[in-house]
Amino acid sequence: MLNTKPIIALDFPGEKDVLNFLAQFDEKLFVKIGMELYMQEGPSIVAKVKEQGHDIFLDLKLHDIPNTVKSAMKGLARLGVDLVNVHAAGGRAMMEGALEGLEAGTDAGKTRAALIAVTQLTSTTEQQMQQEQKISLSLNESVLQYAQLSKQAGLNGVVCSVHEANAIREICGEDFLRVTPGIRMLGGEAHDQKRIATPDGAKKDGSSLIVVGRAITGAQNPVTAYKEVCKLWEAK
Ligand SMILES: O=c1ccn([C@@H]2O[C@H](COP(=O)(O)O)[C@@H](O)[C@H]2O)c(=O)[nH]1
Repeated sequence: MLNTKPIIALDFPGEKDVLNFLAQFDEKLFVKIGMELYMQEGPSIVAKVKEQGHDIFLDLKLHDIPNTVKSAMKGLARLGVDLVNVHAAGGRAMMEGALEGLEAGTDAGKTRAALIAVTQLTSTTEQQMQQEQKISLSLNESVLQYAQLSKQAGLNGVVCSVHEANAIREICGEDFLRVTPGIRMLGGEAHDQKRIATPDGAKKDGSSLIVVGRAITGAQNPVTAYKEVCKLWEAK
C-alpha cells in the first residue's frame, strides 16, 4: 500500500542540497528523485535517502524499445524504491516489458514498486501537443487513451494533470493511480507548468497522489510550506 502523503520533488543539483533539505524535517516523507538528481549522483542517492526511512518515487520516465526498458527496469527494481515510471508513448509492448523487468528484478519476499506511465507532461498544452506531436485528439482524449493503454499493459496507474484525473478514475477505476504534478498554491507562479491545480483542487478533482516541487523546495520555509500543502491535501 503506497503512502498517500504529498510527494516532494527533490529537484536539487546534488547530494549536499538534498541532505540539507531533508534535515529540516522531523518526519518520514514521500520524496521523488528525478533525472536532475539521479544523473548527478546515481543510485547512491537513492540508497542514502532510503537509509533515512523516506519512501521514494524514482521518476526516470523510461522510454526506449521494449527489451531495453525491460532490462533497465530489472536494474531499477534492485534499488528497492516504492514507485517507478515509464512514458506511455513507448507503447503497450514497452510497458509490458517494463512490468516484466520490474517483477524479475524484485527480490523474493519484497513488494514490487508500483509502475505508472506518463501520459502527457503537465508542461504540455493542447495546442503544443496537436502542433508538435501531430496528435489530432484533444489533450483530454490523448491522456485518456494513454491511461487505458497503460491499464491494458497491467500498470498500476498514470502521471497526468489534475484536470484529467476524474475522467481517468471513471474509466480505469479508483484503484488505478492518478499521480499529479503541476501543483501550485493559489496564485503561485506556474514556472514551466501549463496544467496546474492547487492541493485542495487535486483532492476534489480525483488525484490519488500529488507531486510538489518548487512550491515547497523554493519556499522561504520549506517545512511550513509542506505543512500547508498537507493541510489542503488532507482536508475533507
Ligand atoms: O508530467 C509531469 C511529469 C513529471 N513532472 C515532475 O514533477 C515535478 C514537478 O515539479 P514542480 O517544481 O512542482 O513544478 C518535477 O520534478 C517534474 O520533473 C512534472 O512536473 N510533470
